[in-house]
Amino acid sequence: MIEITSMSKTFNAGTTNENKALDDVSLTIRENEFITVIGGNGAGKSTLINCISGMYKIDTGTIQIEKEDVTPLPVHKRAKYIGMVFQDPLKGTVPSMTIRENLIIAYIKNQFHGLQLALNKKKDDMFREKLQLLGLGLEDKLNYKVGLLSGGQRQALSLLMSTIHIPKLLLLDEHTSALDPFTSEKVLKITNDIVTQNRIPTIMITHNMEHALQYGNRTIMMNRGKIIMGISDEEKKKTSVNDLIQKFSMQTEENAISDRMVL
Ligand SMILES: Nc1ncnc2c1ncn2[C@@H]1O[C@H](COP(=O)(O)OP(=O)(O)OP(=O)(O)O)[C@@H](O)[C@H]1O
Repeated sequence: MIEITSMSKTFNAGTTNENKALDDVSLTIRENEFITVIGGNGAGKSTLINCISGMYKIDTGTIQIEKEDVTPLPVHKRAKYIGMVFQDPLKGTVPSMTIRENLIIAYIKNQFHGLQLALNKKKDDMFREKLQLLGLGLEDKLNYKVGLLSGGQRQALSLLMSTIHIPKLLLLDEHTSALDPFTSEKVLKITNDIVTQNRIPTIMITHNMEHALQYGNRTIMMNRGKIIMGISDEEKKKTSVNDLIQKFSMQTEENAISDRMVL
């Protein structure tokens, strides 16, 4: 279980550009929970996952992963527990290296035995087996330079690399938004298979309301650095995209009214 308690993050504190991007956010992610996150531009979605991953240092609050307080750990130490796939297909892989070399880097991450030990036939078989599950024909291309792959293939590979050792938490920041609709669907389906088969607690940010409802077993909505609404698995099944847009408009309007009252 992952427990986030009262997490806040302000950018440019004490300056005229001060911006409270996360405002006292608490969130529990249970084993097997796949949470989709929606919200308008600047709502704080990426800041939420960047704070969880350790990319941004938080001002207040705690992050516990299976009862271990990881709040003081820097990003590279948290990487032992957390897998992450970014929006940009160029970010998660090394283009000048082959698929095999990229997978080896992911495989030896946080492990003491080095490259030598990782380079053997058994590993190749394991890599091929995992690549085959993606259904993209990459299992025959271990020697291909990753820079030659399409955006969708690279995102699928990033996903595989992030989950080659099952992480305690997987963070997906709009990881299909740079892909064409067909490829995006394909990568989402692969994501769903990997996440559900391995029961990986997951947070996925998306701007696509249909995907937010279709995937995962809980949806949360963010606005102005706060989680303003949660939709359970049961509710998701009964909610349409139009319902979701309506709920979002109502909630953001309520927030705007209460902000005006405070002012
Ligand atoms: N590194 C940063 N430095 C300063 N301000 C930042 C930084 N990162 C984010 N912000 C600000 O924090 C707020 C929340 O940004 P964030 O990227 O988390 O929103 P988001 O919900 O992911 O938006 P989008 O859907 O547009 O990606 C925004 O006002 C943004 O300008």
